[in-house]
Amino acid sequence: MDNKIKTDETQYLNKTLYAMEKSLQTTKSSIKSTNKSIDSVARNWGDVRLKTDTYSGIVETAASIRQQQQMLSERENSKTRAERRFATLTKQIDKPYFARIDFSESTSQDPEQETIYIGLGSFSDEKNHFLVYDWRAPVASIYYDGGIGDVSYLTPDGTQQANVTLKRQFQIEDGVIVTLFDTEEAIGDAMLMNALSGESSTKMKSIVTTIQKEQNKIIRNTAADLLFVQGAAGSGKTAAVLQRVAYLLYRYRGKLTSGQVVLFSPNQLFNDYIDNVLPELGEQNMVQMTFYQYASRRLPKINVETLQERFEHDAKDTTINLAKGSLAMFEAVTAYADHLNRSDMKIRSVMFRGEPLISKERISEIYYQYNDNYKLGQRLEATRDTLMRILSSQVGLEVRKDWVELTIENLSKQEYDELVGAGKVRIGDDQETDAAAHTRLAQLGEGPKEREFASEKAERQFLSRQIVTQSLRPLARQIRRANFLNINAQFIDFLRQAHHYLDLKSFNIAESDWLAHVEIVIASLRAKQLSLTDTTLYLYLYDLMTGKRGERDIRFLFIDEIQDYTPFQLAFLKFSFPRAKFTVLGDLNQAIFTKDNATNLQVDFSSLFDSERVESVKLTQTYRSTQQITDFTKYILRDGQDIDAFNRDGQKPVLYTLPNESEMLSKLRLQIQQHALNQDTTAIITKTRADAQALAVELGDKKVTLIQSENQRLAKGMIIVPSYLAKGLEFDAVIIWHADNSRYGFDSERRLLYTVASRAMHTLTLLAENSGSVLLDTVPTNLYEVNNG
Ligand SMILES: Nc1ncnc2c1ncn2[C@@H]1O[C@H](COP(=O)(O)OP(=O)(O)OP(=O)(O)O)[C@@H](O)[C@H]1O
Repeated sequence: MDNKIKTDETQYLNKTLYAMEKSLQTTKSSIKSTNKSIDSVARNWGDVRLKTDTYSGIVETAASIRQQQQMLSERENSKTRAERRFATLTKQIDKPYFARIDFSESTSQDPEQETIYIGLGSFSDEKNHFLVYDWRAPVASIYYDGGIGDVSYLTPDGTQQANVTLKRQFQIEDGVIVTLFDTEEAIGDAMLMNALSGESSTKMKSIVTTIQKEQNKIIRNTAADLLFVQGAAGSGKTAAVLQRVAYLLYRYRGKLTSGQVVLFSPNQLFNDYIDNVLPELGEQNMVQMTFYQYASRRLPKINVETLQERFEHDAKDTTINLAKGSLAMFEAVTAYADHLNRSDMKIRSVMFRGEPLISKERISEIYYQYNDNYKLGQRLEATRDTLMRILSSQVGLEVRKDWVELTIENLSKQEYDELVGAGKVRIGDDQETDAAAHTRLAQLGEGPKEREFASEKAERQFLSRQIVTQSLRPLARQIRRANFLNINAQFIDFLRQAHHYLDLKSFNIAESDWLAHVEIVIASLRAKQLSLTDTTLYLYLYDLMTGKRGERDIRFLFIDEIQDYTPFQLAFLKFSFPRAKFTVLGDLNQAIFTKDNATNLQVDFSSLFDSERVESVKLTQTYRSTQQITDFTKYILRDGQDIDAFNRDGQKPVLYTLPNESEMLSKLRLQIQQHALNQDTTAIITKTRADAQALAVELGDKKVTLIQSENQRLAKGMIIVPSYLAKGLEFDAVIIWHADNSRYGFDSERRLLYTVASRAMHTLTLLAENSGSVLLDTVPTNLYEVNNG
């Protein structure tokens, strides 16, 4: 590189660093001074005089307390802002930027050359000159999108043209330029190679400096209501989508918070794995959960099928599962719920002291007294109101009953005190209620207060009303929560009626088989167990019955590993987040739960959106694995031809065929030693949890962590993990345990084997008993080594 260029760039860097350092100092002192003024406001609390003798005194006291509170919260806010700025600047100052582009806006007559530097966040000096632009600024798109020459980029005002004359990339470490080079491509291969040959860790990293053109499309798309990202294993779907979250938070800053963005991830381990990316980009994490968590937290009394159960048991009843997970079933539930507007809503009596206080017949009458225009939600609302009125009118009737008299006779002193409201003024840590409490305290003084009654009759009247109101309170809560709707009975009724709403024949299911299956589901519901498929159906029916309108505050919803969802689940999510734009990522080749049924998913899900607002991006280039590993894994698939390996060199995968498990174990030990020497993160992937547990015992190596539940943390170093928990993760080295017919012997396990093998970045080893899996027959033999000793 030309010395002059290096000198000029060093100068620019130093100028930027100087300005940043200055700004850092200013921010530091502004944090200090806000801290001081917060202290002084806090001290002034002591000067607030409590004037409580007169009404105007109380008002004055309250006003002055409020003023103090306001001052305090303003200062706290500016302190938080300054602290955030300080944190960002501290991070920026190590690597202020990673790229530069020179361009002109080619439409103008006499184009003026502009130079911008691109970094993790923008930075401007005291005169408001931008020394660094945020990578998410519209103009920065040029850097990711094309090479030298004419390019266009999207701004909020429309498409803008530009002519790029220079693209320069930097590697800056601790404020010094380590390398810099000019490139004509979108992102130079050298930089990408550098990023990819690094070692994996238990945390995913951001790809901000090397985002590829196709990924940039995903990141900056704001038009689509449904953005479909289909891509091979390791093609950077997850990486791109996390950048997209950061982009959206920037693009809609002030209007969108991270709490309005939800990511559905395949399992909890994965949440742990991607946890650092957004904070690394200077943003807060979005809400992350698994579908299991989303569904099961709504049904605390039911054991919803776990990931492991789903993986290991769901294979049975596949035709029935297919029907239950279909869009046709979603529509069947919708139609069934609609008919509840006219009849058949299952209702329970509101019970009081073991007797129906409001009978189910009476509630049903109320429920269906409203005219046909009422929807289920409105019907419920109106019924609730009427029931609440009935409940309050019940107080007058109940007070005269014997049980009330008896309760009064048996009241202890403490119960009596509680009923008449004697007690102390309580001061907690809520400033606003405390202010009121202080005022009360000044008026009442400390200590318990006895309530005076004019007569014994008045006392009895008071007590009996209190007792009745208190006893009816749980009923009011039940009514508010719509407990009088019998969801379990309704769910069972739906299952028994489903064949009237769904064409079972189109799924090749005989009515008798369906009804037999329904009885199994009912028995398991009684035992408080539900599969994830049934849980979703149950929740959807419940939401329709209660007129739930979904979480309207959520604006962006991301679903990773969409191939493991049923169309029903996706439709349910669409229903549950009606105002969200969806970005869904998937690789049909990694459908390990839904298998062949995943194939129609894209069509099914798209049908729920306006077709004009559905976009799809396909990523075929893979980044995770070496060329040798990608070439090997893609042939495990029947149609993996259009997966392009990134040209990164490594060893061919090795298949060890060994005569028995004890030989396999010895080989495994050797492999472990080797990877430990290289300090590789290594996963020994078994098919099932039972295999993982057994292997951990046989191996008896304390340095190898057994991951058997998604709630564990991802351990550093070496792990044993069952296949379904390794989804979405990556490791320097992967060892597949029992890569033979005993575990991967059927065509239906092809995708599973592909998913597992594609977790490897640098080294892939397969250990097989006797001979390798029949599924490897599709892989050309020159793509891997076979070793039998
Ligand atoms: N543009 C890029 N620059 C640098 N690294 C990248 C880029 N895109 C992807 N990667 C890296 O490639 C690896 C695979 O990416 P990622 O996990 O996002 O793929 P994926 O498509 O979600 O894979 P899978 O479907 O197997 O879970 C990660 O280590 C990621 O950091």
